[in-house]
Amino acid sequence: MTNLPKVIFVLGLPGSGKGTQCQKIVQEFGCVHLSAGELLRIERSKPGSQFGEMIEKHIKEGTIVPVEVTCSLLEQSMKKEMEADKAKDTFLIDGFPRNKNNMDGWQKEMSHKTDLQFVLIFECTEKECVERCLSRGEAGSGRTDDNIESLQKRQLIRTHISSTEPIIEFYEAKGLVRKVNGSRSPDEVFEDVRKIFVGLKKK
Ligand SMILES: Nc1ncnc2c1ncn2[C@@H]1O[C@H](COP(=O)(O)OP(=O)(O)OP(=O)(O)O)[C@@H](O)[C@H]1O
Ligand SMILES: Nc1ccn([C@H]2C[C@H](O)[C@@H](COP(=O)(O)O)O2)c(=O)n1
Ligand SMILES: [Mg+2]
Repeated sequence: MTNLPKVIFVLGLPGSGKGTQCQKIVQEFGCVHLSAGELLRIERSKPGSQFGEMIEKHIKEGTIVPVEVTCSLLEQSMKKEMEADKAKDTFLIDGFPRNKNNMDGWQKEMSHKTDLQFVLIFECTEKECVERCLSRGEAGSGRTDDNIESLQKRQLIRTHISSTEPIIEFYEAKGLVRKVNGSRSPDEVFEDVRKIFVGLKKK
């Protein structure tokens, strides 16, 4: 039994449905959803942020922001949520860790302050993910990376695979990976997600 906040990392290609499924998990299981990308977009838009320009550059070029910034945004958000409501002790950390720098930074700063439950991975074909990101852009997401130029120019998908795959292997060796087929309707995907969360036992 530990009183440390519980953490679930949520990974998958851009457009694989991480945000969509996290919303459903929040509704049914009351976890807190923290998207690393969303926190970075918010920080980028803050007037006078010392990191705004650097974050924008990384988002535009499809590279990953140094972990010190992302990890600190995640920790601040977790603290804020727990201060507002002590019952909020389970965090879905979406889009993190994305590379070795993310993982090493988390291990150093946060692993002893949190209790990692498992790593949830949405598997979806590259073609489907690209189509979904494009549709999301057409539907008015406002994201500067939801267009074919960004997806192709930045080789977003390929970069993602090469940098995240070793992270997945690391957690797989620890028996912490839970993979879900994300190439179905959101409700069908959630049927499988639900089974994993129902099995989330208190330690
Ligand atoms: N199972 C699904 N079937 C069809 N469309 C989906 C499904 N899940 C999500 N979508 C749609 O695909 C788009 C991308 O989904 P979402 O934002 O959840 O992905 P994501 O993994 O969070 O992407 P990113 O990493 O870019 O933030 C959204 O427009 C969403 O409505
Ligand atoms: N761990 C992370 C997560 C995200 N980013 C940056 C770079 C991504 O292209 C962008 C959007 O992320 P998404 O919302 O698609 O998960 O945010 C990062 O640098 N580090
Ligand atoms: Mg998302």
